Amino acid sequence: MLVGGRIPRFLPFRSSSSLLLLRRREYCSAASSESSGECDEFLPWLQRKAGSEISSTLLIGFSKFGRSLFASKSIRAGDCILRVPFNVQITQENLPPEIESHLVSDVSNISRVALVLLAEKKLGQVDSEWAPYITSLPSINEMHSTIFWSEEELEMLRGSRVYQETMDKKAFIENEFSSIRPALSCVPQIYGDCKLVDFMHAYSLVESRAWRTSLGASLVPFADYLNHDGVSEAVLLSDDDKEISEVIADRDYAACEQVLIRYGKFSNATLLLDFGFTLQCNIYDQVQICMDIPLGDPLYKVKSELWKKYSLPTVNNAPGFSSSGNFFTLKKVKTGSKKGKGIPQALRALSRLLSATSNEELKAMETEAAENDGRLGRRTVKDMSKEILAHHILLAQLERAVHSHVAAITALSSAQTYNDHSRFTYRRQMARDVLEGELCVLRSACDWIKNYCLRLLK
Ligand SMILES: C[S@@+](CC[C@H](N)C(=O)[O-])C[C@H]1O[C@@H](n2cnc3c(N)ncnc32)[C@H](O)[C@@H]1O
Repeated sequence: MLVGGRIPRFLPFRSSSSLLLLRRREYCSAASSESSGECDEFLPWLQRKAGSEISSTLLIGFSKFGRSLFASKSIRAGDCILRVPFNVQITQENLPPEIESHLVSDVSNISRVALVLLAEKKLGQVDSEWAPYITSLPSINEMHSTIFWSEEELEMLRGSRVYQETMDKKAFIENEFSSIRPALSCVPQIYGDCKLVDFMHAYSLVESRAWRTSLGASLVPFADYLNHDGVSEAVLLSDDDKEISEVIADRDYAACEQVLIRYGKFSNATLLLDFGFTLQCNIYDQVQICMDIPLGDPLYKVKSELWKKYSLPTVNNAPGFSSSGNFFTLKKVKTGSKKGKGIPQALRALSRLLSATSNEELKAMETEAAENDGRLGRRTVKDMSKEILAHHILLAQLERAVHSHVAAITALSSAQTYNDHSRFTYRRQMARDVLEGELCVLRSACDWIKNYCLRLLK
């Protein structure tokens, strides 16, 4: 069995925080008052198409997360709550054959599935065999990934790396569209006048709802109405032998309760960029900081060479994403933790390198690396004052990031709305969630370093 994953950037897979858990009565009213009409038709339609039962315990309704799945009766932990056969999943294999031969080979899997959605959308209600599914998908106005934010809205996130990641992703999608455009123009009968904005919409739909299966990115109708809870243990599983994707309940659910699964262990920055939402308390929050050897350092050249030679790449970039400089990902450091888990060892190593003031020191670091595991600056410096200096350099860098996050959060209150006020307020709250989550991580790292230095002095 393959554990499925959502497709986004860091390959998908959320929280029993108060934000997510509506009280039971709210679920019931949401489920019963709105699960009528189009929603009631959807599951029978999909079951007919699949030729098998998909779920006997879930029904479609609406919650504040949009379309949602609710328990139609009580569910026990370990019950299989849905089973969607591969034959009703949308993958690149559903791409119209007419376009396949015109596509350049390096078009991404997500783009290919986006092209399937665009072709089906163009076929419309009458001719598309997927019409009930396609028409249920959110419109571009209902999507909140930062790739759809205005410049003014994005400005709220300038203090976070998600700002640059948004720019990178927009550039990547634009580039994909440029590669695809010639192929689209060969089959105008299928795609009509498809614009970049249509492609971005389709791309983001796939990215926010497809799962990784052995068939590549797969849209799994019905299962993709499940919303995310970062602490849920339930994920979508795929069984290649039986050719089905299924979800096993990780806990008991009372009738009418919303059923949630975990998309992945995602930070708010990732949730916002790839899915268009955030959590108020996200245990997977992290922050990326950039630390470089200052150009004005008299030992700049030697330090740069040593760093290049003895360090490993610090951040893995997904295809289509680029970064320069040394980026490090920090996670929340537990108060009282001895080892400072959450602060990358490589970041502490770079700080030790930065604290060196002579060629002799650098030579000694290089010898130590060669005599041990080949990595530079991984050990506590024997000279305590040097070890403290190295950590003070790091602390200063983190405190700068703390100050810029505090300033960015303060500025949110005075941020101006230029158009749709409710959408702006929603997005501002999400920007706040990202920045506050990152601030919390940064503060935990600062506290740990201060305590570490105090311990050294004892
Ligand atoms: C796979 S779909 C789930 C079904 C979706 N609610 C719908 O209306 O189609 C993922 C989308 O649901 C929404 N979503 C899922 N979990 C959420 C959560 N915990 N909080 C807010 N929105 C959530 C986001 O819009 C996300 O992009």
